[in-house]
Amino acid sequence: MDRPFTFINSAMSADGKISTKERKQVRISGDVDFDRMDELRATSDAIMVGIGTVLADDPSLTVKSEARRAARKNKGADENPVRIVIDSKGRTPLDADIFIKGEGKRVVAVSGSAPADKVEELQQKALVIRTGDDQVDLCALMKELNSMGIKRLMVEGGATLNWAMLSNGLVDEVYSFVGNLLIGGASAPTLVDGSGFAESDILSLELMSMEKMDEGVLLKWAVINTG
Ligand SMILES: NC(=O)c1ccc[n+]([C@@H]2O[C@H](COP(=O)([O-])OP(=O)(O)OC[C@H]3O[C@@H](n4cnc5c(N)ncnc54)[C@H](O)[C@@H]3O)[C@@H](O)[C@H]2O)c1
Ligand SMILES: Nc1nc(=O)c(N)c(NC[C@H](O)[C@H](O)[C@H](O)COP(=O)(O)O)[nH]1
Repeated sequence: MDRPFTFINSAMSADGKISTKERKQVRISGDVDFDRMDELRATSDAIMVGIGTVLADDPSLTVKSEARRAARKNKGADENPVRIVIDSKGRTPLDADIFIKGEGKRVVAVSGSAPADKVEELQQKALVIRTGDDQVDLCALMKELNSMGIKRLMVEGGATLNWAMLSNGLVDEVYSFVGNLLIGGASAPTLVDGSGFAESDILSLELMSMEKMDEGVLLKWAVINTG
């Protein structure tokens, strides 16, 4: 396989929403699930999010546990995994938390449609990888990440990036915490948005495990027939 082993980790409401219709973040996970997510971050080579998530949530994507950061350091790695933003048009704010908080490498993946002056500014903060004309070419990007030594990649959403990764056959497993709340709203982001699969292309999953966690349930799925 010339791409990293890749999993999506997400938290959704009982009706499948990952935030409100205003794209406002909701606390879906309990403490146990957040700690599990931290462990996943600490054991990944890189974490990837879409620009929509950066603009909506301004996440830092750092490992929160000091002990886990120290364990990474002991193994000769940076305290935090490589933080990657999928940002076709180079819209990542230069003061985003992803740049300000925590040590470690950052990658901003842009396309040919990103303005040259913004790309230059982003290059002061991150390694900028350019693929695709109008949108990031995720398949080409994954090959490049693999050749950089990224073998285990965590995708933390949002809805559009999840769709783009899944529909390009780039995801091996999906971990979904289902919380005890209903968010509603036809336009609220779900675990997988985008344009949706044609009936003949719908992805099949194999249930790997289910576990009661906090006030919800953690479902782990393997994606069948990834590329
Ligand atoms: N509950 C959770 O686990 C969780 C996790 C992450 C985000 N979220 C929520 O998700 C929402 C953001 O999701 P979203 O769908 O708006 O944005 P997103 O984070 O999925 O980013 C999507 C953007 O990525 C860009 N992009 C670049 N190249 C692309 C490509 N090849 N294919 C597709 N997109 C490409 C596009 O500009 C697109 O608009 C926020 O409300 C956030 O709070 C929830
Ligand atoms: N696992 C999870 N459970 C939730 O209940 C929730 N709202 C998110 N939302 C994901 C979102 O992208 C967050 O913004 C980052 O998880 C924040 O990451 P930081 O703390 O800034 O490192 N994720």
